[in-house]
Amino acid sequence: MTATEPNTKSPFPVIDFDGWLSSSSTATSRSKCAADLVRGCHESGFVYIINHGIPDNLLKEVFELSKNLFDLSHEEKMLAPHPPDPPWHRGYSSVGLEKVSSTLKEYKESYEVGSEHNLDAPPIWLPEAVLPGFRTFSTSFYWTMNAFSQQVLGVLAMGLGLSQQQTDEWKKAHTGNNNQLRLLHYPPLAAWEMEGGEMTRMPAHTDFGSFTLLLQDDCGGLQAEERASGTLEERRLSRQYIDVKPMDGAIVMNVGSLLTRWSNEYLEAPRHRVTLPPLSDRYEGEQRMTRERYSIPYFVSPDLDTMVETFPSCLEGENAQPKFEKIRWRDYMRMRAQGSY
Ligand SMILES: O=C(O)CCC(=O)C(=O)O
Ligand SMILES: [Fe+2]
Repeated sequence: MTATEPNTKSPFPVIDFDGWLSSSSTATSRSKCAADLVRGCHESGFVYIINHGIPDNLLKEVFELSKNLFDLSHEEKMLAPHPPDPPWHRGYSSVGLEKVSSTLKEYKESYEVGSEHNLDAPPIWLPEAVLPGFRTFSTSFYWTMNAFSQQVLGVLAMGLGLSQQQTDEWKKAHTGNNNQLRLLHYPPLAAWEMEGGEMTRMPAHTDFGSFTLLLQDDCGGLQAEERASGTLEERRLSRQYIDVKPMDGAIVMNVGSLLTRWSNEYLEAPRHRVTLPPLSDRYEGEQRMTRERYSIPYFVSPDLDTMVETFPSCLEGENAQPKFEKIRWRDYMRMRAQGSY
């Protein structure tokens, strides 16, 4: 990633994974990393992870690949079309196909990659000659991100007080076969179209898996809802969004709805959206065309038949009663996915 935006102070915590991953890590540095991550996710819903061990050149390469993909003609991209039925997301969705909100038009295109071992939803590939190397590289990157997400699960498990056995089971349920690598491209758009309120890059939503790891370029525009106290209704009325600014080399992580259930709401899935880039130099000409934006979310979730039930270690004090019923992830996902397409 070549983020050049000045990295002014961020309201979102920066979690240093060196204390967990480095060969000189100790029990103390690991438990500090775990406590930092869980506190950060609790307080903000979004965090930046640094020293994650994924080489910069690999991150740069995946953005280049994404650009090459979206530079193809519409006809070429449509050789791997997204299937019409929810809830599976695979292959190419052209601008306007996915509808997170029923009222806002979404100006983005995406390509979803899944695991080749997921027989419920096998990947959909372009013919090799259309973009040579795409399949091999994106598959390998998918598994690199999965290996990192296993580390994140280990850190979260420690921070949430899971026993070794619970940790092992939790990590095992996340085989990686149900993750989703999403290449996203937001083409240039006249600022007035978004300011008018009918068009957006991505409307406000929560992610519904375990958690999301996000790579973003230096354009900006991602915003997360500010954490506030009060009832749901009070918070809805005072809803404020703050920029999740690009940070060079960092992976952005956000909590997904399953983690909310596992943690008995200690970790709340934050609402977030993608809107106009914040800096005035992002606009050009009379129409104030915004720069295009590329981002790459990696959605982590367990295998479909995993039963999701609050962790006993998260049932304490005034939260001693589980706030959610035990649910099969397959059923929950179907419920949440209805209406996106
Ligand atoms: O493009 C982004 O930065 C965020 C994308 C996102 O929130 C999503 O795909 O769920
Ligand atoms: Fe999202």
